[in-house]
Amino acid sequence: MVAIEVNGLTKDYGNVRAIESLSFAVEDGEVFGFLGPNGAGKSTTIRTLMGFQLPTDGGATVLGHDITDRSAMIEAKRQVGYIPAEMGFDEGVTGERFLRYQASLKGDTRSEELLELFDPPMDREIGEYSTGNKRKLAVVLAFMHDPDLVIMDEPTSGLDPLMQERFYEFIRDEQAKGTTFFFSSHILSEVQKICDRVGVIRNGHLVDLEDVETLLERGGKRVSVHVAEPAEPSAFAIEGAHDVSVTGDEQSAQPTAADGSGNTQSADGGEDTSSGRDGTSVSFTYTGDYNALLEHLIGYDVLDLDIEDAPLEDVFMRFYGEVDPDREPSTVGRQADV
Ligand SMILES: Nc1ncnc2c1ncn2[C@@H]1O[C@H](COP(=O)(O)OP(=O)(O)OP(=O)(O)O)[C@@H](O)[C@H]1O
Repeated sequence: MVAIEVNGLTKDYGNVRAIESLSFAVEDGEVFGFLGPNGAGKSTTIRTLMGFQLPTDGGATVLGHDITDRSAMIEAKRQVGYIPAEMGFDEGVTGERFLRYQASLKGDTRSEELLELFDPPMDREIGEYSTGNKRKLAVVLAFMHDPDLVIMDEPTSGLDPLMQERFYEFIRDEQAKGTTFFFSSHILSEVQKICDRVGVIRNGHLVDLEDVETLLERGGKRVSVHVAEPAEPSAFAIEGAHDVSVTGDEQSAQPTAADGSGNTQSADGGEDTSSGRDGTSVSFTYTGDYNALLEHLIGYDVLDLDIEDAPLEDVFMRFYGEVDPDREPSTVGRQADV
């Protein structure tokens, strides 16, 4: 079954088109990250999906309920948890009182367990809460009725790193029990950690939609190599190498072997290759053929070599950083071989 189905969803604010012709589906049981820079249209999409505002064109269903149908959405929300970007609490009441009020509206089957895990200061007035504590309370409120689907708008903003990790772990546990997640973020590391699939939105258009693993595979490897010889970036302009950068003493041609053997460093990848010794450090992102890379390196006296997955940040910047904002999303999707 499909948890969320979005069909040509478009929303204008006056003459500002915030989102245009969005179409995608969130499958039952998956964690779907909705990624994009500031102003891309993430919150607009989420608010429209929650039924807080009507679409200008197109439509969507949430757990099979039409988002433009008020009574259907009231029904849907019994099974939906929601964490908004801006937490509009009644600041004059205590967390405890607010939670009881929410419980009377939508039920409460697990707040005790959630309070133990996230621990917002329930006996204090919400007006005195820090941003992080408001976020913790919002998490408790979103999950207290044990929803099937949780929609979240940048849920970890304001949480400290420890609490963020706890939240990620909690999401993984909830997913294992069958809960579906749709959430917006511009924190790529969190998307990498917890999402099965991502949709990327730019200037109101969906520019990519795929699983995180594929995105990372397409991103290639980050290669850092320290060679004894001087080298210019052009020497590493091989097919599949991107963003080549070179640092170090480009005049030096000799390795600094203590025993004169030339074998000063093992190629274990554990050393800092960027400075403080002779030779040249070259780093680049590589999406080409591995054999071609190894053949190229044979031409050098390699002192150190480190190859790891390119972080999602690099992938994101390389695939989307240079995209023309006015370009049609479908064109970008084809180019990216989706
Ligand atoms: N209530 C509104 N009235 C007019 N324009 C709006 C309104 N809400 C959003 N916009 C505009 O719609 C576009 C999309 O905004 P939206 O808040 O959906 O982006 P976002 O991706 O959530 O951004 P952020 O990451 O900064 O929260 C922006 O150009 C924004 O200025």
